[in-house]
Amino acid sequence: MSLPLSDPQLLKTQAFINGEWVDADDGATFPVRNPANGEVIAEVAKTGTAETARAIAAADAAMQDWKRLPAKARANIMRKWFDLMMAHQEDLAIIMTAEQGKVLAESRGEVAYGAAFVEWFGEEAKRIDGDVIPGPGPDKRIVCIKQPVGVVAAITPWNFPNAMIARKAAPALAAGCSIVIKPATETPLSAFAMAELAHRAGVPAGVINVLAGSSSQIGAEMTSNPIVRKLTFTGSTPVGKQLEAECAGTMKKTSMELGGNAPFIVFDDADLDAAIQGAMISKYRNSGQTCVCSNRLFVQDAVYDAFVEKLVKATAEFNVGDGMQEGITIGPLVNAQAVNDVHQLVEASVAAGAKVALGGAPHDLGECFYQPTVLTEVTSEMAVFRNEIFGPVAPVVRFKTEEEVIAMANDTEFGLASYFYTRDIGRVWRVAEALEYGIVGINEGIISNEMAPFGGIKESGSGREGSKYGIDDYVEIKYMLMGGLA
Ligand SMILES: NC(=O)c1ccc[n+]([C@@H]2O[C@H](COP(=O)([O-])OP(=O)(O)OC[C@H]3O[C@@H](n4cnc5c(N)ncnc54)[C@H](O)[C@@H]3O)[C@@H](O)[C@H]2O)c1
Ligand SMILES: O=C[C@H](O)CS(=O)(=O)O
Repeated sequence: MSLPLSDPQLLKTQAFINGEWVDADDGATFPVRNPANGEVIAEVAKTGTAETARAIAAADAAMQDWKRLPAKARANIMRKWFDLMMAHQEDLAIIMTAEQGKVLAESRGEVAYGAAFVEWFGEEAKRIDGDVIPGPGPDKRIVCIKQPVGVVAAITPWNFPNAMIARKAAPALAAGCSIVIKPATETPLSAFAMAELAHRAGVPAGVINVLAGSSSQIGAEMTSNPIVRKLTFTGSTPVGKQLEAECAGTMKKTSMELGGNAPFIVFDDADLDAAIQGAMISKYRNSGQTCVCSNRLFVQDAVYDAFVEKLVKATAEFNVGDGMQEGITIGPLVNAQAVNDVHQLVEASVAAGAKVALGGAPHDLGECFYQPTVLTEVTSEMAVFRNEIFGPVAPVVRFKTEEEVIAMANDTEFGLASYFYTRDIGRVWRVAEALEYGIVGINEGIISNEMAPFGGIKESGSGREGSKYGIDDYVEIKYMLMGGLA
């Protein structure tokens, strides 16, 4: 399958190690398929342990000069990378839609979102300051400095194949680190294209390395190799727990951006039309395959029927199809297994008493498509309440009081994103402070940007990506105490 790229050189299928595009040592490859039609887009180098070890060694060598570059020099190179990503936004978006399935407009948006982290952290590079602290005696002074943590390993998911990489590589490079990236097997092409543009921007060989293939082999080398000083992971909570445990062997610094189970609460004083607008974007973005998707919609009794009627009407307006085609407003899921997983949750919940107000079954467009679905009369024991759905399914739960809905919203092991709609300022503060989540959207369904500290609590992970706080995960603080100064 050929893609309509203005710059075909952006479609890379080999591993990027030490500034070179290379095949797997044994020549093995794996197919990357378009979820909209099952066509093979490319055969990609299937790398493993040995290639990963070489990439880590190259990153270690390259970091010695990269960290000594003045911050402004690193910032200038990162600015060029940002400029190239935006200049090639359309090609990067086409590659993303082809391998991941999201509609082209969303892919364009993700490229800009990812590039924004490169821009932001290129600027932050120049603001990694230290402290001078009064010494414990007249002849003593203390100075704190921040130094790059070391070689970074990054493992990223398929649902945001550009932005989840930029959200890690940007602060790493800004801090003076080098990085070895393993993108998801389903979506490696976006990562390779980003590496090509970084190379063109002047990022030195070995500073960024990207390889795909055997997740277990690559991951095991990343978590066990002592040269790697930090692992940053975005993906499911079960895999995050495994990687965290593996990193303990060499006490690596870790950042974990994991699963979610976001509540979306509509109080009876809310602007219902605004709440519907927020629900539609926070629920159905990327066909419901985001970690911050509304996973449980809680609606207060007095407005329940009106909200459900509006939600069903808006959901029925989706035009399901190949995200590359004009006019399509929701695409396929990433693969057939994802459709099966979603349908199992729906079937189990209906068997437990949930009502199908719309959809409720796989779509006849193909094995990767699922009907946009609204379930009502959902309760807290049901599968769609307890599990991250990761598909276009909106479970609606009825509630009576503020206390009741806060208890239900917090009744999960996850703590990433949450949302609520009200126009009562007292309730805004009470509910925002009571919700056990890292992120709270108030009268807003889109909460992610490069200026905010994105991250979760509980089993949604640790660390923050973006904002002035985002650099902290990529530096070590050292203090020097000088004596004999009297
Ligand atoms: N918190 C966030 O910012 C965020 C963002 C996106 C996705 N997610 C979460 O990610 C999940 C969906 O993405 P996914 O299906 O790609 O998750 P996943 O955990 O299955 O895979 C994520 C990455 O880990 C790799 N991987 C899997 N097993 C591995 C192993 N044993 N060793 C090394 N690497 C391994 C995969 O190849 C992929 O690159 C959802 O739970 C979603 O909530 C979280
Ligand atoms: O899927 C998780 C992403 O972090 C979602 S967002 O694009 O950052 O909101």
